Amino acid sequence: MSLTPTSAADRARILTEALPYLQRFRGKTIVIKYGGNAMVDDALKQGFARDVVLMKLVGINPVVVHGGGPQIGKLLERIGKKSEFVQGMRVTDRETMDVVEMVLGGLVNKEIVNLINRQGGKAVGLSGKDGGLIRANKMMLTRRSADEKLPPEIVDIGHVGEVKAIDPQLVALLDNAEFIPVIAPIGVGEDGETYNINADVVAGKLAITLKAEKLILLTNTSGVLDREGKLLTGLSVKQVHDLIGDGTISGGMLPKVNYALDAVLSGVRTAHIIDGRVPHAVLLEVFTDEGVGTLIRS
Ligand SMILES: Nc1ncnc2c1ncn2[C@@H]1O[C@H](COP(=O)(O)OP(=O)(O)O)[C@@H](O)[C@H]1O
Ligand SMILES: CC(=O)N[C@@H](CCC(=O)OP(=O)(O)O)C(=O)O
Repeated sequence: MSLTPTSAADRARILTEALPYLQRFRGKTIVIKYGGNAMVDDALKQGFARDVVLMKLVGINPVVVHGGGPQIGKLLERIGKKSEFVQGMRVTDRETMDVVEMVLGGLVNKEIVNLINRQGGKAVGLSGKDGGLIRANKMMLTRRSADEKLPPEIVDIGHVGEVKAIDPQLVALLDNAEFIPVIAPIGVGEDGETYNINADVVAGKLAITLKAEKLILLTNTSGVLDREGKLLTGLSVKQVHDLIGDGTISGGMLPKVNYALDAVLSGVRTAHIIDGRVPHAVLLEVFTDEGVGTLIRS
């Protein structure tokens, strides 16, 4: 294919636009959370895998944390179980926990590993159980009672964990040996109990532990939207609190925003909630001047 003079110039401009980003991010860690809702079609998935491989080749350390909520929901439906969420967290009984571990640690994890490897990368799939990577505690949620005078209710959502500690050793070992870690959000408790952890929580905590430069959360909206459905391109700490307080941010967006905020308040330079339905969204976010999605900074 021959290039017209303009398109050649455009391409050259786009390639050189990447230079400052290549210089800035070389040797740095970028944690990318690949949400189940962003894994929609084969072309998009291949594009995502290509972006990750490219990052690694230019000297960045991408660490992938994946979700798989819709995929878990489908399998649960097949065995006649309904999915139930409280504040964006799946209510997880024993049987659901088995399905979650099978889908996240097995099917979804290996699919992403395979996708990256087919693009020429060297991905290694891990769950939080491998190498003692993610230690978890049982998560308890609080819910405001209908009667304002009563104290908040404590809600037990079963085998759902919060991150107690992350041991970065294994991830560091893989990074240094040119491998790309692909992590399923499963944790292990002190008693050896398995915990289902929201992938946004794991991505946020991992970004803090690895002292990542950036946390990127890929989802199925163009970013955080206001009440009118308009994209909010940048959010401060106060704006986040206001939007949660007035109910503009709800459901699955709650853990994303909360843990993105936690990350930037704990040393991660920037967190981005971006649209995984846009081809090569990660590449555009990392290597171009074009702002995509919502930027959260401290
Ligand atoms: N203010 C908001 N802006 C954008 N999305 C929101 C907002 N509040 C709630 N959401 C919901 O959060 C969803 C994203 O979370 P989730 O479904 O858990 O995605 P993922 O699988 O990528 O983690 C959106 O599809 C949308 O339905
Ligand atoms: C506790 C909890 O909610 N765990 C999630 C884990 C998967 C996940 O986070 O997937 P997405 O990123 O695709 O939503 C779940 O069971 O759905």
